Amino acid sequence: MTTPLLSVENLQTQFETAEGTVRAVDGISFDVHEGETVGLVGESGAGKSVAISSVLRLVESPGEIVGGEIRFRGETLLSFEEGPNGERRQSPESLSNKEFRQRIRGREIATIFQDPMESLNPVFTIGSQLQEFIEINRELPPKDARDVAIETLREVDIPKPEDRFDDYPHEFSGGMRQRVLIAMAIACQPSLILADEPTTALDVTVEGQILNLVSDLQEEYGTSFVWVTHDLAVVADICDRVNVMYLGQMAEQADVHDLFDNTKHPYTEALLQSVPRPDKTVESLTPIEGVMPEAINPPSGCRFHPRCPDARAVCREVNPEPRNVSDTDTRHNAACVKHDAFDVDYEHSTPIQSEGDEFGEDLQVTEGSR
Ligand SMILES: Nc1ncnc2c1ncn2[C@@H]1O[C@H](COP(=O)(O)OP(=O)(O)OP(=O)(O)O)[C@@H](O)[C@H]1O
Ligand code: NI
Repeated sequence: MTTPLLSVENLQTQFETAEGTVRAVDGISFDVHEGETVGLVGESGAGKSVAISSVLRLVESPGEIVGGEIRFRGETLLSFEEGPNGERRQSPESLSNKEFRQRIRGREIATIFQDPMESLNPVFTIGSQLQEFIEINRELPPKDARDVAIETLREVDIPKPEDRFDDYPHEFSGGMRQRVLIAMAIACQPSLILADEPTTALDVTVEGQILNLVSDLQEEYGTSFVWVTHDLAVVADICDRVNVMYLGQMAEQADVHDLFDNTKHPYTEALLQSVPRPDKTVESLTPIEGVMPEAINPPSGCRFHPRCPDARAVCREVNPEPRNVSDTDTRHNAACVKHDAFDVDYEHSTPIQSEGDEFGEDLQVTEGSR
């Protein structure tokens, strides 16, 4: 196996709030290989954006990365060690924020956010913003940066880029603005682009065009992507591999086909049942029962157990790490103790009623052992 382009191990990012500590990302691991598009999916609040911001070192106070390791092409970007008083602190191999900004962010690892109006400054023209970004990150003189900017706008299919160069963001449609952000992301020919729901706000047709554009660019440059979305149709369309997050942790990680056709985690199953698929009528869609609990006070054991149709007593006790549960050569990780890879005697554990069951909360505790 070749060294992954990006490797994230046991990443932990938390927010100290008045109500307590929010463990938004609570020990997730994932890899991205060269040329791959990796999906990061899960319901709102799962920790997808915090995970992306952590890799980019854009987590803002009161948020803080408190543990884990991030490597890029084998180089340690961030890791932790134990200090003299047993405290956890950043290890000396970690890149300083300054180095990270100068060498990695924008150049090697770029990003596309959901809302172009937040990423683009309304008082400057599209062209001047792109040009400035290129001047700074590629250290080009203004004239050359301008040429590259126009070329890049052409590459993301902005018609007549020389003419549109002097337009302001409000003169562009939502789809066009998103193309500008993509132009900014690819302007330094990064090897990895982290995209946080970049097409969610767009209508379906425009979204389709943007996804096609991204596939074309990927073919041309071999860029790797991490694509954050809660839309499984988009995942099916563009991802090679998928990571499913639930309440700050990884539930399932698999090749896109295995994830859809050989689902191993009840949460993923529930996600798949709750979205329209061509082979299902709308009537047969089942929403996921229960609300996602707060990251501030997650359920004991497996975090999904209160909503899980397969939950048994043991699921209240054990919070499983994802393990390989594949029946083929291809790795397929699931964090669910119903699989044999977990030796916790799930078989003999008493089923518990999930919130979604017919009689709801009244009958929730049905353990036979009492
Ligand atoms: N600045 C903050 N202060 C406190 N908690 C935060 C902060 N930012 C995020 N969180 C919490 O971290 C958790 C993960 O949030 P995150 O935005 O990563 O979710 P997400 O999976 O990206 O959801 P969405 O699909 O809605 O974008 C949530 O519980 C959220 O409330
Ligand atoms: Ni998000």
